Amino acid sequence: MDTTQLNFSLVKILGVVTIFATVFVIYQLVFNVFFHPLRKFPGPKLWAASRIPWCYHQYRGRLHSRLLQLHTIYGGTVRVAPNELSYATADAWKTIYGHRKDEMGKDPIFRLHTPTGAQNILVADRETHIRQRRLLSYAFSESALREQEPILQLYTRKLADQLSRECNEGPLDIVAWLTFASFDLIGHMSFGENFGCLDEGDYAPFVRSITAMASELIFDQMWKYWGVMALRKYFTPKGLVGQRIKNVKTAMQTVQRRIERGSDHRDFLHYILSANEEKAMSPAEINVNAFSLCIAGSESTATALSGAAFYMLTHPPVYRQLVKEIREAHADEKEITLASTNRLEYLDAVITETLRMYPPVAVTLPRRVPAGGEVIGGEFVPQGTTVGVHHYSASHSPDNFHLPEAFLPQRWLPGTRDEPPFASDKKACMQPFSFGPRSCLGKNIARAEMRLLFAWLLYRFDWQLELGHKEWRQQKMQGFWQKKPLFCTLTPATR
Ligand code: HEM
Repeated sequence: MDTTQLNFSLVKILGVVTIFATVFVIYQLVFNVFFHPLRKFPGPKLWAASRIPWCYHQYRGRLHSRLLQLHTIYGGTVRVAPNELSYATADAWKTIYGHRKDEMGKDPIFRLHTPTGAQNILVADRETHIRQRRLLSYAFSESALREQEPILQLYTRKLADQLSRECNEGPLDIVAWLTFASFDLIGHMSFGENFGCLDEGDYAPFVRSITAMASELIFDQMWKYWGVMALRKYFTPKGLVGQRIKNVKTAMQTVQRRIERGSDHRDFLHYILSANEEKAMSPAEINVNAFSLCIAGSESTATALSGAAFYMLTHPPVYRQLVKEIREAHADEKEITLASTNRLEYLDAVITETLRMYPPVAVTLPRRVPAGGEVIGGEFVPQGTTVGVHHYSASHSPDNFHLPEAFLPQRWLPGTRDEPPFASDKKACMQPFSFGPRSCLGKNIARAEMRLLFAWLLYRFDWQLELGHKEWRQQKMQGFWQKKPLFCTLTPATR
């Protein structure tokens, strides 16, 4: 065979392969739209045909707003990919995430694998999860929270003292400082060591890498959808690859130091290590769980705090009302405690409305429908389908909330929440801490931390937003919100 014949045969083979591939792709697209078991569900045909539109918006960091648009057009249930249904209703929260005999397991595509192979609470199978959650719940009980107050107070005061020094230098980036405080606090609680952010007034490398890590996971998820994980290293932005593994290793060394050193503080490890032999976690489980507690509790709280600062500063009547409530309730900083801030109804309403407007976990936490299928929202969904409530859409849908884009803390106040126009709000649609047996364990500690921090900072300082920050909320969402700096001027409070 001469070269011309060889080339000709290769072209023929390539041609045939291309034709087969094209026919296969067209078959798949047509099947997905017209013959797939999910064909009856509402949604745009392009999204039903292929996962490309979903991936495109995810890549751009705009999936949250696009899904909200789709829910506004199509209603509480939308088919957002060939095999995925997105929900924005209270009923879906209960059916998908609530207590059930046969748990709707986390979608394996979203499940993270720990470098050591040990399971952490966020990804554990049902049996391991029940055991780990029972053990960890001691660390998150009401009595543990009271015992942890000295650590919460320590970091709150440290932040306030640092800001007292920094505020003389001019406007400061409040997002950065709130992030330093929540990472240092949770680092101390999880590993027995803080990250030194408050002392240095700067992001520690671990902290800086958290948003990069979240993006890495989002990219991994997309590669997994296409079954081409091997390609990830060529396309995932440089700097993201391997960040998570590096962080887990650092965390493991820190946990080891804490265990060897011991501690008088009631941090999370204190409760984990005090479990008796039978219930105890293995050393590998302790390591991966300390890391996941730190991840679960740091960026989420930093985001909620930053959001609350933004909404408070862009809504002067809310700011004035908050300041009034906090300063009238305390005659001195020393009086600010978990118990005293627990009584501040308006502060609590501001925090809840922030979590609605700006949920730190704004994504869908996807689950798989178990064998036999399930009825969700009155419609049968076949087994194997990926389903989930899209947090952002559920909290922003005009079907669920009156004036959903307006920041209105009074929709949560005891005196007004059950009166028109808020009586018709479908409040159960908003679950920023998720719902059911795998919902957030740190919910109470997160809210307590937020109340304490804002009470201290609004008691000690008068706040003013710098010009040009009204657009701060125009952020991308890739796993976490990509927060920009938010500059404001703090001055010692005038009373
Ligand atoms: C405003 C702050 C927070 C928000 C919005 C938040 C939200 C969430 C959400 C949505 C989940 C469910 C994740 C999933 O299903 O994959 C979760 C789980 C979890 N969160 Fe939080 N969280 C916050 C703060 C905290 C804090 C401070 C801690 C304490 C360290 C914490 C510890 C956990 C743990 C341990 C889980 C796993 C629970 C389980 O699987 O049983 N969270 N959180």
